[in-house]
Amino acid sequence: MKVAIASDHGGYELKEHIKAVMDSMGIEYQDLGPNSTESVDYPDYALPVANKVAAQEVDRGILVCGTGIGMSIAANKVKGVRAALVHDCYSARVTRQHNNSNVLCLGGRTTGVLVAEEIVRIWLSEDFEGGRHERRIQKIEKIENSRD
Ligand SMILES: O=C(CO)[C@H](O)[C@H](O)[C@H](O)COP(=O)(O)O
Repeated sequence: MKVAIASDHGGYELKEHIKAVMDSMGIEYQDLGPNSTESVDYPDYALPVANKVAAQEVDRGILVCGTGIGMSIAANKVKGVRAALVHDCYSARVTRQHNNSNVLCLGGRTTGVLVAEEIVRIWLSEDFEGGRHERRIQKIEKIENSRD
């Protein structure tokens, strides 16, 4: 599995922890920045990750800002992206099983490091269940396609 990861300044430190988790899991990733805690604008980092996921250049994306909210709003503007803002392990599991989410958004100022690390491990390991959930995702895609 290939992952693209990025943050803003509010998510930078958690991004570094998440990279260590992916190293320990043997997961290949591209860090699309930033490289410091200098203030930046989250849409500038959400878009490259979302585009790579939508273009299937990577399998998944992970985005971290202060709350994860700005990143999730921005990433979900890109067709084909299903970005999930997650704060707990149950949601991490279900958003893979039910939503087939392809981008995980986390808050560096709202979610503790240990919980975030567990969320990432679960989210990267769980599979989509298909079945009735496939029908619902097709309905989301229909909404996207109606706006071309
Ligand atoms: O988009 C956000 C809010 O939903 C993120 O938390 C940002 O990281 C935050 O807005 C950045 O705020 P700052 O005051 O510029 O550090």
